[in-house]
Amino acid sequence: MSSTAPAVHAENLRKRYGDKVAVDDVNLRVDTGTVLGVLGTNGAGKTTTVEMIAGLRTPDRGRVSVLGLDPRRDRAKVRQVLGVQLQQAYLHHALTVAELIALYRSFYPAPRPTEELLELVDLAEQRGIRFEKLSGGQQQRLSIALALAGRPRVVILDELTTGLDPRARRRMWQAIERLRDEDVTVLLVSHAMEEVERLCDRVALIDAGRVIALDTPSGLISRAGAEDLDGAFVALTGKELEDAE
Ligand SMILES: Nc1ncnc2c1ncn2[C@@H]1O[C@H](COP(=O)(O)OP(=O)(O)OP(=O)(O)O)[C@@H](O)[C@H]1O
Repeated sequence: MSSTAPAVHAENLRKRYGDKVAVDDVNLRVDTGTVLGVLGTNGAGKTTTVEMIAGLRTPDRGRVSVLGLDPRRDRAKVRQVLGVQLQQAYLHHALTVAELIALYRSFYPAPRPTEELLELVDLAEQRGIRFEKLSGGQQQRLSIALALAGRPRVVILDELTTGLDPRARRRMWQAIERLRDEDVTVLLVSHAMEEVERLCDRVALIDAGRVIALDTPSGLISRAGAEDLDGAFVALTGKELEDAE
């Protein structure tokens, strides 16, 4: 891969569920080390898009490359460089936090140390607790730790902080800032404007299955003639983000 190749490249992605076109010709180019926010109302096609990028869903049309690899054809290689935290985690409910972390670490040649993972998501005190006994927020934080276990170069996080309390949310933001310092490329699906404005270098606005704008947060704000990202979102999509939640 040349140094100018994007970390993630999605070209002309399309996905239909029955009659419903969920993703309609999405193009995304994400450079290495970029934290990209993927913003859109409920049902805009964000999850379907990132699932196709992760190789978890087959596009009807189009191509995806992650660090020059095809997520479906080169599945084993992509697993070594891509970390994915999706909205629903399917984890072994009877295993403890420490056991799940040990399991995930065993998949990788040079995993992040257990203590670092526990500290990153503030779960050190819960290490002996079974997954099924964790609160929803703790389960979510664990799924983020597991996504980071293999020191991925590209990370996909879908609804990173939805449902987390303010302390846990700040903790997750610090974790993302740390990934950025390590030059990790992050795709962050979010509804939280404050989060996107604070963390993201660039933002893809997705509406009705299409990328309608891709720019820096300040670029979007000035393009829309708005005062903040919230205002830019409304001006560019004609929709209120809160309306959809
Ligand atoms: N498995 C599925 N079968 C049928 N329709 C689906 C399926 N998954 C998603 N859809 C539909 O496709 C569209 C896009 O869904 P998607 O989950 O990608 O949107 P989203 O932007 O991630 O929404 P949210 O913010 O609610 O997570 C929606 O209209 C949704 O109802």
